[in-house]
Amino acid sequence: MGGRAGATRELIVHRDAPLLAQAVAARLVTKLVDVLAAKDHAHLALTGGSVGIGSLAAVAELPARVAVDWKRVHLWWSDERFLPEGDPERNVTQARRALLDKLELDAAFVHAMPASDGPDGDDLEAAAQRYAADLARFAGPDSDVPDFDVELFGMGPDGHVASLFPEHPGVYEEEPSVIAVHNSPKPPPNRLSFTFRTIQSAREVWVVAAGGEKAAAAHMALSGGGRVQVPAAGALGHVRTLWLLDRACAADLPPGLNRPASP
Ligand SMILES: O=C1O[C@H](COP(=O)(O)O)[C@@H](O)[C@H](O)[C@H]1O
Repeated sequence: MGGRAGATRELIVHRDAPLLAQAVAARLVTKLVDVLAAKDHAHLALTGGSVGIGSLAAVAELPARVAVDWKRVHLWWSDERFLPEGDPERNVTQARRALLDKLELDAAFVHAMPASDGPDGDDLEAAAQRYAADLARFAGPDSDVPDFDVELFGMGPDGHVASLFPEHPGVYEEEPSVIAVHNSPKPPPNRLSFTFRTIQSAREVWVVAAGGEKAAAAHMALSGGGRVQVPAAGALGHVRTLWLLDRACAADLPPGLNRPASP
């Protein structure tokens, strides 16, 4: 499968959404064990959405999760719904309930995106700059963002990833690492999001999606669609890009791309 220079796009298809979430969870735990065996800290960017949160819930059920030294994992979010702290629609709230509250984490390494009642109030631009500054504090050499080991992305039926929506202004942003998203086509209207530049800085990008309503977007993204029309096409890691789908989401893909992995 094609990708930008240095990246390959691999596809693995699981039977259904619950099995997909379990497979993503197992893969994530193994990846973090490997990363932490090689260096002091891991940087992981989480996503919201059905499979994203479902995968975190599956990690919580996985006995092998205790093999990860979670205190050495930096958790970031690739997008957030700009709502008050604790709002059930916030990606971080859902992540806490699904998994984070059950882990021994270093609170200083849990980098939630600002809330609308946070230090910048409802100033979305200031919140984006605040998060960009937090990313920069942990940046790798020659970068303004951490050296992400993995960034996870759900995908919407319209092909959006993070809060980058088709033809929406965010897909044209290159300079900042994080942007304020106004008038999001999907509620809530105010959001924060990584830009493509920050997405593509990751070593590994994993796109996780399930359901027949996303089959057309998966087909477009994996068959040469452009990232302006189908932002998931721009979800590329510089070492590896992995698409983890269920059968319904992979239903429209050309047979050559489709590699079933689950019985
Ligand atoms: O709003 C969002 O949607 C996407 C996809 O969500 P899904 O429920 O269709 O899987 C998600 O990845 C993103 O983080 C979230 O803010």
